[in-house]
Amino acid sequence: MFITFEGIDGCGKSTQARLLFELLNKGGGAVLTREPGGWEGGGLLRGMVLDGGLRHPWSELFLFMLDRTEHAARVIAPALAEGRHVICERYHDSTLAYQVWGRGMPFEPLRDMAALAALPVPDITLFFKISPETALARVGKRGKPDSFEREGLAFMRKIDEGYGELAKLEPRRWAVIECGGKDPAEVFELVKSVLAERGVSL
Ligand SMILES: Nc1ncnc2c1ncn2[C@@H]1O[C@H](COP(=O)(O)OP(=O)(O)OP(=O)(O)O)[C@@H](O)[C@H]1O
Ligand SMILES: Cc1cn([C@H]2C[C@H](O)[C@@H](COP(=O)(O)O)O2)c(=O)[nH]c1=O
Repeated sequence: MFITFEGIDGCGKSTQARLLFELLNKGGGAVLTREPGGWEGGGLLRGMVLDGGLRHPWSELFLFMLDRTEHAARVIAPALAEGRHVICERYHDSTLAYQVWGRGMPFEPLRDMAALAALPVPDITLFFKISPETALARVGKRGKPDSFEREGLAFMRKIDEGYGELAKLEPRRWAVIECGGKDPAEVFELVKSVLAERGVSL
């Protein structure tokens, strides 16, 4: 299964992805990866985009698409071909939430890029929903914020709205995980319940 984890900065995706990986990787049956940067050479792209050095929204988009096509070719597709689960923190839906709702770029062309590039399609997308206020408070407790985290609350509210709309467009693929007021273990119980309902043997 190709399972993607989505949500605003600080929603808890990485925490949950690590828990699921530990559960599914018995016998090496899973791969844990992320975007941007989840492939050899991807670290350079990650640094470029998160340092805030790009000046044009299309530059940012092309960088994320370059990262994704290489990540898909080198990591995602081979793992799926071997019959392994792929757990991926952020994927094409992050481009739609952040570059469309966040940056105001056009939805249809950016949506269609995934099919044009013949990117693997996720089987399940988990949206970790939490208030932007709570998420940014968590981000604030960590180190230096990246260029997106520095955009602030109004930007994150737009991203959150975008995820909500994306989830409505494809309810069979998406599952909204309500994280408010729950500790990581409680959120993970929701994750396991959703995956079991969708036929993932845990
Ligand atoms: N359910 C939770 N309750 C309270 N704190 C949490 C919870 N889940 C994660 N955290 C904490 O919130 C912070 C962000 O968590 P995490 O890195 O998993 O989020 P993320 O969505 O991957 O963030 P980013 O997109 O910025 O990488 C971390 O300090 C983590 O320990
Ligand atoms: C894949 C992808 C990511 N982004 C943004 C979203 C986040 O703010 C950063 C990645 O940071 P994280 O700590 O790894 O979550 O990049 C984006 O704008 N578009 C994308 O396609």
